[in-house]
Amino acid sequence: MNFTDQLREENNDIFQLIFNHPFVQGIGTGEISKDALAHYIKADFEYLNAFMQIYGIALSKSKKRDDIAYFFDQINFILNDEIHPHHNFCNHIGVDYASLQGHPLPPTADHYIKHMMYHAQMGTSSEILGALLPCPWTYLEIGRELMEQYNPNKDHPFYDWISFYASGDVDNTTFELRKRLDILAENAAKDEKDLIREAFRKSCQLELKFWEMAYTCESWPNAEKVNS
Ligand SMILES: Cc1ncc(C[n+]2csc(CCO)c2C)c(N)n1
Repeated sequence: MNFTDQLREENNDIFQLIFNHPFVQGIGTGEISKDALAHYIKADFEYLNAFMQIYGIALSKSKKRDDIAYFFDQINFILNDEIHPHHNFCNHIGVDYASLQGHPLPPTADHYIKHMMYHAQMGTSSEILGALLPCPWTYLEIGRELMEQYNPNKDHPFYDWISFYASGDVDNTTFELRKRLDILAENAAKDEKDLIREAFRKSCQLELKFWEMAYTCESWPNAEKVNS
């Protein structure tokens, strides 16, 4: 069994919690509140900005032309393609995409971004990949699970979202990240593998918490809220 297969197996508990989360199931049934969808897009727009910056850090640390091209293509993919699922949510709630951009990050999204930034700045190349991989991998599997469970047709309100993530593009992104991490892991010592394991699991946990953050419209505490 290769290293990323082991990671997937060790984190199956979190993957299952993600598939069963009420926000994710709400995408499948088509019943999810407008507030939760708007909260998700606000946080995810900023999350994707940070994700591109982290790919930029990974690119700057790459020596091989092939790796540079991969990170460059992924930044392009986020800029030009990852907006489609956001448009699907915006159209459904009848809100202009621009009005959901530039908002401060709620605590969980803030934590997730800083977790990835930490590994990008402080860790080895394989640690960065370990922290990034749950992002495409959990979404690819969510897309596939929802396709299988709900078999949506074009009339389903989230048909575009579900088919986007179940698509070959996200499969390819995941496959390429896994391939790179598996190669690096072959020569990694146990201590380094443990750090990758930790970074990967925490990103899976933060993926789960990101759904919960959107579902509960999580926000930072302040005196007004505490006293009300
Ligand atoms: C919280 C959060 N996690 C994952 C994704 C999905 N996603 C983000 S970037 C990317 C491509 C990676 O190269 C994918 C599949 C998301 N939108 N929001």
